[in-house]
Amino acid sequence: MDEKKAVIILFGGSGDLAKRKLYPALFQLFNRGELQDHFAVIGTARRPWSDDYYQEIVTAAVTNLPQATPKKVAAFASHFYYQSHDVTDAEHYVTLKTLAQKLDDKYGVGGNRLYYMAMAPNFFGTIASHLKSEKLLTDDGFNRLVIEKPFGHDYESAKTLNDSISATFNEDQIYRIDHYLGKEMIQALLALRFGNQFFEPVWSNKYIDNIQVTLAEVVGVEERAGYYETAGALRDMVQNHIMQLLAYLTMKKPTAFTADAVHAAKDEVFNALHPYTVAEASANFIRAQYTEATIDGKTVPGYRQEDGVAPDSMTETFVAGKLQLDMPEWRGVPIYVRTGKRLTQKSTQVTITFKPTAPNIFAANGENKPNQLTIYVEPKEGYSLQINGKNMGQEFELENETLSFTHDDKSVNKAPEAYERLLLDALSGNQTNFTHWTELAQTWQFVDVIRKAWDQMPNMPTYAAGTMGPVAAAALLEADGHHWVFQPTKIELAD
Ligand SMILES: NC(=O)C1=CN([C@@H]2O[C@H](COP(=O)(O)OP(=O)(O)OC[C@H]3O[C@@H](n4cnc5c(N)ncnc54)[C@H](OP(=O)(O)O)[C@@H]3O)[C@@H](O)[C@H]2O)C=CC1
Ligand SMILES: O=C1O[C@H](COP(=O)(O)O)[C@@H](O)[C@H](O)[C@H]1O
Repeated sequence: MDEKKAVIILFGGSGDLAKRKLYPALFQLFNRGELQDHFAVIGTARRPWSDDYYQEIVTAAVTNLPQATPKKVAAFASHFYYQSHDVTDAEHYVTLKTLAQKLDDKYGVGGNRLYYMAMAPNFFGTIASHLKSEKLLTDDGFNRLVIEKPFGHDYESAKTLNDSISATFNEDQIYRIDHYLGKEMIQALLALRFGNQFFEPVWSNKYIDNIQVTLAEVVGVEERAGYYETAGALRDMVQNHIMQLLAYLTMKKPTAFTADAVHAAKDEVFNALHPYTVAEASANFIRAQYTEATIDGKTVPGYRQEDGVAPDSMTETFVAGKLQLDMPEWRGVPIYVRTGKRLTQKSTQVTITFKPTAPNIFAANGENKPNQLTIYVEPKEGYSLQINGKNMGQEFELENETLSFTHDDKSVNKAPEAYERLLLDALSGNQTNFTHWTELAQTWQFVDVIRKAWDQMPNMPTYAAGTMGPVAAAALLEADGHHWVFQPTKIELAD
């Protein structure tokens, strides 16, 4: 295995994302030998930490991982250095540049730099411009920028941000994170769709009746009200994760399994997103906010009662909507999506409902149900396919049967976590699982119209915590003669 060589400069080294996701992901890469001797991480933030203290923070973040022996953790943590740094202060970049060069020499990384922006997005542009003005980019080796979400707040702000980072980095140096693209079962969609003779030919409006995507969460806003109040479910989950999932579900087979070809196939989908007028957006997208509920004797606060949330907040915690694609292959197939916090169960899943076989001469007795393929992304990871079989017995009666496959816990635990996969991709120069500007431009423009429609509505509909959203979410499908296939009843409680 070729070990990856780089000085990784992490802006936001003391932050929540770094501790919960990035240090564990880097440790797994170290454990797998993807990172060995030729790497160093410079964590930056304003607080005045020492290297020793920073290494303690990193150690604490990885020490409970299954493969973490004290020896391995100590070897890993020894590659971490801390630089107190205010991203708005140009002089601090001079110190940072000197440290990066020193570590480059010490670890022999050949000029490779990975700049990871794990900070509030309002700083992304400032950091990129200082990296240029203070000449941190190296002449030898690669210079790659990994940028966290949210990428903008709407199309205009996303464009401004993109213009500012593009003044320093070319598109082929920019790695915009959408962690859903790093998930195993999202990757598996490509294998399923394009690796099976019996799915590829039926994957269009000729055979598919409707598509449903659910990204349901049990947790509430947690400690992120400051961010969430400015975002809401539409910007937090639909513009990015749901749109990326939609592209993988509907894009044509890429001409090759390369970043360029996959992005071209995705672009075609986003270009075909049927644009809504404001009035159409109000009819096709609904929002709501969770209210207090008592579940198993435990009272769950409503969104407006959460810490950091305005008592009259108009931020939606639930979205359901219908999308359509203006592509010959998908015309007439509604794509229903929904996502929300404090729903009944944590589950990310997709159901493809096929058109029923008609007429079915064998269905005189029993119901001729449509075939349904469900892809379970999380927490269960697998597939199920509903088929019509024959009931056992003398009579000829149709029976709905399920073919199913679930990855076992051992395989799931062994698989790389999303950030682990994406960090390795960025270190390897593989942009396939990152988003391109063109995709973001299209998806923001689509979402902005929905936002505009909602901003004109004075009322915020509600749903009780622990349910699957407001009645209007069901009504959206009922109007088309459909219903949500995934209707969990057993309520999970967040910790
Ligand atoms: N946390 C999560 O689960 C997720 C986060 N993200 C994204 O990741 C990014 C980071 O989020 P998160 O880790 O939660 O944020 P935090 O608020 O936990 O961390 C922010 C970091 O920025 C540093 N910082 C703030 N101001 C400055 C400054 N002027 N100069 C230098 N450093 C500064 C802080 O340290 P100090 O105060 O010492 O300067 C801290 O290290 C955001 O874009 C977020 O949207 C995305 C998905 C999930
Ligand atoms: O990006 C985000 O995703 C998480 C949900 O991610 P998952 O991997 O747990 O499905 C969501 O909680 C968060 O609000 C959002 O910013």
